[in-house]
Amino acid sequence: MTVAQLEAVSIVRSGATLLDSVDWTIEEGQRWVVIGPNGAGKTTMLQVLGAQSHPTKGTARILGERLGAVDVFELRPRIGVASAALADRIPRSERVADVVVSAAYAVMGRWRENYDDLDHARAQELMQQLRVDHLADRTFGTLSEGERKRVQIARALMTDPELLLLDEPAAGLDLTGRESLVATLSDLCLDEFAPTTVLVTHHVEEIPEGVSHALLLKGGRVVAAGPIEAVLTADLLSQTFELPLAVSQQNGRWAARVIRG
Ligand SMILES: Nc1ncnc2c1ncn2[C@@H]1O[C@H](COP(=O)(O)OP(=O)(O)OP(=O)(O)O)[C@@H](O)[C@H]1O
Repeated sequence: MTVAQLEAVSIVRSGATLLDSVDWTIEEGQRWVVIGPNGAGKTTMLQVLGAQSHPTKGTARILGERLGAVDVFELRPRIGVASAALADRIPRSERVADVVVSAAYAVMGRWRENYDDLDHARAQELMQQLRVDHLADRTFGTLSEGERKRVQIARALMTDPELLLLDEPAAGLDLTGRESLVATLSDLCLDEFAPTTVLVTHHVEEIPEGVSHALLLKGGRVVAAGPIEAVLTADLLSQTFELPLAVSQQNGRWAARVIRG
């Protein structure tokens, strides 16, 4: 099944072209990373995939539905999103277990809602998978940045989404936090039952093992898209970041450094 298909998608805001004629097909089970410098349009791209933004031009089909012709309020619950913008909306006083379970009803804050045992069991399972079950009774505001990222991902998975979108999951983490989160994301990417995933990052070092495909974005345009080995080449990455880069891969992890002439 095709999970997302973008055809000649452009997004224009206040006269600025944020995405410029983007073609992209995401098939079920694929794990994509979107890489590009600041301002390349990565977050804008995730907003299209998350049915939060409509193309100004072109067509976007997400989970079989064409944006502009579908009720986005029915489509959005089928998509799990973890991003800094969403994290900002989580009340700091909310219990971690409630942050996760409340996603079952697509609400922020669990007041008014009744949750059944199945939801609580699912939330518990996800907190274990993301290794935050020991924090279940803490409030969100007391967590470290790395712990918050994990809780957000557990929350994003709570509705059993068909598509999981992660916007810079490792941003702001120290080396220990980054490596530990990347290891958890690797487990997720290598799990055949995990949803189709798209992860955005600036850094090739943050790509988890198990990511199968890459899309390079620069100035709103796709530089290259396809199987990761074919796309994360020194030549294409250098073009994307406008730097002479050397790229290496070891044990499923990637690294890039500038070549000094
Ligand atoms: N409403 C808007 N009007 C005009 N320009 C905008 C608007 N929203 C975003 N932009 C610009 O569009 C470009 C793409 O933004 P976007 O946030 O998608 O990039 P990004 O690749 O996610 O960047 P970063 O890595 O810095 O988060 C940026 O140059 C941004 O300033």
